[in-house]
Amino acid sequence: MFTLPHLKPIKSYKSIALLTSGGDSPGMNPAIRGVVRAALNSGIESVYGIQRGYSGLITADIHKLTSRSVTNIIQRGGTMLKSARCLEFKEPAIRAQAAQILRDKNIEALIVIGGDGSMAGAHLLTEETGIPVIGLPGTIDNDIPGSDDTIGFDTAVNTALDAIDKIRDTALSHERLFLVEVMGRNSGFIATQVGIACGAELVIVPEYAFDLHDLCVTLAQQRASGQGSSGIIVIAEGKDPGLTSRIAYQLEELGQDPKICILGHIQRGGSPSGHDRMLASCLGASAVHYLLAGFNDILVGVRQGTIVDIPLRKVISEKKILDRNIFDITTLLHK
Ligand SMILES: Nc1ncnc2c1ncn2[C@@H]1O[C@H](COP(=O)(O)OP(=O)(O)OP(=O)(O)O)[C@@H](O)[C@H]1O
Ligand SMILES: O=P(O)(O)OC[C@H]1O[C@](O)(CO)[C@@H](O)[C@@H]1O
Ligand SMILES: [Mg+2]
Repeated sequence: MFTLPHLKPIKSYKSIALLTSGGDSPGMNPAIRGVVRAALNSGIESVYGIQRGYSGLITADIHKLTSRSVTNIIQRGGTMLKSARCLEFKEPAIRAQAAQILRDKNIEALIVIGGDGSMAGAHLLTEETGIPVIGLPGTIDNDIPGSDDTIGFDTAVNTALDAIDKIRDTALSHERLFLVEVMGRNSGFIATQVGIACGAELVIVPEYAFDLHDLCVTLAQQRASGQGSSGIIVIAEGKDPGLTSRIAYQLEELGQDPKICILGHIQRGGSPSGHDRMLASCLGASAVHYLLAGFNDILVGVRQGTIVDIPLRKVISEKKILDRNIFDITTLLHK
């Protein structure tokens, strides 16, 4: 359960829009539902859905949503508004064009549901054009500074765990070592949580450096001495697309026969967990409450169970730290 702030409405908006941007995440749909229903039930006359993130904004692919439009989506993965990575939005002239499209349609404010990159776009849009913007953390990566949690993280972790529990069965039967790659190009939150929760022998994340050769020698020695009949190594994909294959290759050189399993986009799909539906619904409704309370240029996130506002400038200028003590639990518990 979350604690919601008491916010006094001091502003009135006739018309707002929302979009989902970056990698989709399970829970974006309940967040859309939360925003649309909270807005329409709080006196905002019109809510528009923008298709395909910032791509649909700059091509004016914008359609009115009603309370009925968001019926029966709370349990669905993906995003009914579709999502995209729109590189043109990094250009100030394109953002100015986007703002003009919103003004032409009398849309007075924008709610952006997405990851850290999407928040950078949202911040620049409001800073440069004055269009009020509220951000919601919608990413499986859980890498938004200032927010303990993001919409989709819990579901993605559980999806990976479901897969790894199955891999563990066959790993045990055949006394094999598996290298399981999970998502997280820049951050190891998924890998760390999944690694701890599946009882992984080792977790590799972009935040903490390791020596590839030493690591493989230790693993091979452990297995040669009979320690661990099966093994699960959880690896965050990181920036280097070949990392998992390189670890496998080194292990093969040392006489091991590791199997690779890349979970990939499976982690982005599926029905949102109860936790993510609750988080998304509360954040969606709260985004509207913050807007009506006169806030702008903020991300509405969650800290220690309380819904909070974080300036977008802070969100985009900091990096969320993966706590070393939590990461070290992975090695502490596997023996
Ligand atoms: N610096 C920036 N300036 C303007 N717009 C940006 C910037 N960075 C990202 N965006 C916009 O946000 C979109 C999504 O960003 P990005 O691809 O980083 O994903 P994200 O929102 O971080 O989500 P995830 O990491 O979960 O996939 C980009 O395609 C672009 O449209
Ligand atoms: O294949 P895509 O859509 O670029 O997504 C990959 C990236 O998106 C994320 O899954 C987050 O949505 C990252 O972990 C990953 O690096
Ligand atoms: Mg991101």
